[in-house]
Amino acid sequence: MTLLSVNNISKTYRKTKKRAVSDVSFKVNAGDIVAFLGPNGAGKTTTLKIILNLVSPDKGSIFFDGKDITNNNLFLLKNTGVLLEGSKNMFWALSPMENFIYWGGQRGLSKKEAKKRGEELLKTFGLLDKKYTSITMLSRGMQQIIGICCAMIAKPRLLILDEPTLGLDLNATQIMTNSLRLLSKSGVGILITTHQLDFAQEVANKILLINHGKLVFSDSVKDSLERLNKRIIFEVAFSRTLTAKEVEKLLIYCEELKKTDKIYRLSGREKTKLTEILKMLSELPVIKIETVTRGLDEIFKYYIGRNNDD
Ligand SMILES: Nc1ncnc2c1ncn2[C@@H]1O[C@H](COP(=O)(O)OP(=O)(O)OP(=O)(O)O)[C@@H](O)[C@H]1O
Repeated sequence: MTLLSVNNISKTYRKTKKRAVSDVSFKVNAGDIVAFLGPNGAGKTTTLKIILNLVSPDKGSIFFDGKDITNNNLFLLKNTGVLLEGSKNMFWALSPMENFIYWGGQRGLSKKEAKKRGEELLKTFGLLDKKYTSITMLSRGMQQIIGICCAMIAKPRLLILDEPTLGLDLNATQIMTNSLRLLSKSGVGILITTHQLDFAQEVANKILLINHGKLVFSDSVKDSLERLNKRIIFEVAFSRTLTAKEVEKLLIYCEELKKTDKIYRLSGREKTKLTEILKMLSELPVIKIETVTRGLDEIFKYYIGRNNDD
């Protein structure tokens, strides 16, 4: 069931005349975790702001549950949990519990309901002992998690998280991954922007890749990884530089993807059997061989042309 439908949205900021988003369309279904990826300035935040009616699109529409909500943030506020720009959606001098009571109240929860839900969330994230500690006294990662708890307080059907793992250590990121999975299993649709490709690959079932305001890639994570890893890829280290004849032999069975002196990254040619490759390698001075599994970073590099975070 489609929860959120973004239809052909475009936005040019008047001040800078910069086309931030250009004809972007995608859907978030109930239970989806969609990772929205792209380099700095690609148009992710602008897209989220258009969805949340904080910025008006020049063109296009936003549908929630089949209803046009392009100019209706009340409907969205009721059904959506949002965390924009890290952990700034809280009263910092107050404790997590006081924040939950306030933000739950804004979403129609009684004090009792907000406390109960808040406790459940703190337990999930392993932060129950911090329920009465002022937010300012918590670590950056903890503050980030409390921000997400505030966004989740009224059990929203759609959760929009801008960089949810910013400032989180490995353990907190893993807790976040597990919690988002649990939420998606209960039917919540989740849209996340992130620069952390390994987190995206681990948590999401769909990815969207945006560059210069345009959606350049959109697919299920499983299908794209299966396609990427269809052919066997491996890295072989040789004890010496290969002769031209040996390289020629190698390239009968394998395609060269990368080479650094005595190390070759190779992929088996189509229809070549693994046994043929192994036989050929057994006649060469191999000292190390490793299979390579390709991840979302390869898709990112292919479509964006450089690594993220630069
Ligand atoms: N309020 C604004 N006024 C003018 N230009 C803006 C405004 N907000 C964003 N932009 C420009 O629009 C483009 C898209 O920015 P946006 O913040 O949507 O990208 P982003 O993908 O979220 O980037 P980041 O990963 O750095 O957060 C950028 O060129 C940015 O400079």
